[in-house]
Amino acid sequence: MTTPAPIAVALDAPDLETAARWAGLVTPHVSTVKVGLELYLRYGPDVIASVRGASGVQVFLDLKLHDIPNTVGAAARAVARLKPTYLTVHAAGGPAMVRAAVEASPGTRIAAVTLLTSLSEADLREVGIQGPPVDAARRMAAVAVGAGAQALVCSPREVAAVRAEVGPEITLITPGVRPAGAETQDQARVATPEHAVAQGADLLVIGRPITGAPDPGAAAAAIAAALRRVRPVGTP
Ligand SMILES: O=c1ccn([C@@H]2O[C@H](COP(=O)(O)O)[C@@H](O)[C@H]2O)c(=O)[nH]1
Repeated sequence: MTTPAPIAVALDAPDLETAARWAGLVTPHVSTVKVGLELYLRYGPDVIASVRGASGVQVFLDLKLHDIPNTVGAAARAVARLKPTYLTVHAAGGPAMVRAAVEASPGTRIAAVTLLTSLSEADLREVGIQGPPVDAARRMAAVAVGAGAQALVCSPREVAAVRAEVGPEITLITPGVRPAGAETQDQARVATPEHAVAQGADLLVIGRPITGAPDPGAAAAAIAAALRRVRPVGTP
């Protein structure tokens, strides 16, 4: 039995049965499953127990909270009883908002999303974020960590720079991961799983390349094996 790989499989499924089936297939190979807006808004808190099952897999609740501090703090308190390992907020909500989430979630690591991986440099310019995405990602990271965030979500292309900004104690989580040759779909700032780990990512979020495969369990196992070749289990 090998140690589960540092992968959070995004269970972006249209129904609970599919999500629970995917979770069952991938949990022998990965450390974490991720519940996002699609499942949570359709099924509510019960979805967490359904995907957690009896396996003890970590659950990452990706709600990307973004509102005034009072509202985000209350929302974070409302889901604290579900005991997710991670809960996401948008760093762009500012330091008081991130701090409100942290203070409301003693048993959960607040992960601040720096810049969505679906945004290209041109998209970012259009919404007023000038310059290379890595500069904005570093700024967002510094603000969120200064406000108490224990984890950050960033592109694998920016993970080394974000690490240099925030140091070794912060968990860096990278969506926008695509095996070599896979379609990027709606992701823009992407890299391979091997690149993400080599650049210092602690946890890779991977959805469709696994859940869209004919055998999600085998797809997860193959990516996990590729990661072990880059960073054998137990190495820092
Ligand atoms: O910047 C971000 C933040 C979160 N996500 C989420 O990760 C998964 C990625 O799924 P794929 O199928 O591997 O594209 C998805 O649930 C997003 O909501 C992100 O992609 N980028």
